[in-house]
Amino acid sequence: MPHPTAVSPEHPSADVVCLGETMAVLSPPDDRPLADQAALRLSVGGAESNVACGLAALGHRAAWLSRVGDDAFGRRIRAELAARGVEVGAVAVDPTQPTGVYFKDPGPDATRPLYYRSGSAAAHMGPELAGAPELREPRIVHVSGITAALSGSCARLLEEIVVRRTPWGAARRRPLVSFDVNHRPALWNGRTADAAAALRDLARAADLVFVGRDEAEALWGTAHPDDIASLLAPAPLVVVKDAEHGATSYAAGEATFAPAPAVEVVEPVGAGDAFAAGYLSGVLADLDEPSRLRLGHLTAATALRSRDDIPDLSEALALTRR
Ligand SMILES: Nc1ncnc2c1ncn2[C@@H]1O[C@H](COP(=O)(O)OP(=O)(O)OP(=O)(O)O)[C@@H](O)[C@H]1O
Ligand SMILES: O=C(O)C(=O)C[C@H](O)[C@H](O)CO
Repeated sequence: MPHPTAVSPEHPSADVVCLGETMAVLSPPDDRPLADQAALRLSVGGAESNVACGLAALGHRAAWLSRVGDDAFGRRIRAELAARGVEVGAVAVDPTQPTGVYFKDPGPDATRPLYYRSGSAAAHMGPELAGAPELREPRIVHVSGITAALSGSCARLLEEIVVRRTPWGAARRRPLVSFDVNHRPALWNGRTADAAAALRDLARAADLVFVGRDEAEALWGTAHPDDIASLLAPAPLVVVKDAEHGATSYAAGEATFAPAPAVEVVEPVGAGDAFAAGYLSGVLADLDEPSRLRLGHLTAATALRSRDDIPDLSEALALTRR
């Protein structure tokens, strides 16, 4: 498999800008329920910055655009993402609102996070952020449906970027806008019909959509990958992920399927983000569809074997260099 693109020194901007909320994550060190734990591990997680970390680990210039509180969690998040090679210089520090936090609870609820993020610094992002100079030049801007659920102002920000494309005005060179549906029911407070409409409209307006077959079924009652791709037209590139079965991409009317490798899953959180990082790395390197999907599966497998939302992708990187 060819190597990913190298950093281009003459290009002042990151290859990819990922925009969204990142939280402090408190997780039990073993499989016992949260209620039985005496001590928790502190780490960092946010769907879009997980993607940025994956891309940085794969050798790309990735920047994260967001807002954190002026608190210990905000400092930890910026320091950790920077240590992972992500550019964090444009992240705003809000002196009045806290950084969001979430807890993991092992067992049947492992994929249902306990969020403490309502009114967070990131939830106060708004449409004015669409004017950030960092958004103008990258090759890819990556966002997700999580932001649509954080607040009205965050929903308007997504609309400026994905639907109106405000950051680029009449500029000829526009980045590819990548949108991961990332339906998080806990953030929509039972408003599934609102989530279905909002996430469908954003996906239709994006250049590249990542969606899980399970979330498409929950949102739109559509389970077959072909039907999901049709529902999201005119989005020109749609990737439908189907967990252990594989993933199908739809580009210019052509479907490409790549089976997922067998993996012993330790924890599924972050697999979709790692998949997106692998696939986007393939886009930056101009790989063909089967190779993009294979790279996505490889990076997702690394995330599935890790308890952290941000996996160490050095193993996946070593495999691509063979
Ligand atoms: N059991 C599994 N075995 C092998 N690979 C898997 C498994 N589950 C997930 N994957 C990998 O992770 C990718 C993403 O998984 P999934 O289809 O669950 O997407 P998702 O629901 O959007 O993810 P997320 O919940 O992280 O947002 C898959 O395309 C595949 O590469
Ligand atoms: O759930 C969220 O909003 C997060 O961003 C936390 C996790 O890192 C993310 O869901 C993983 O995809």
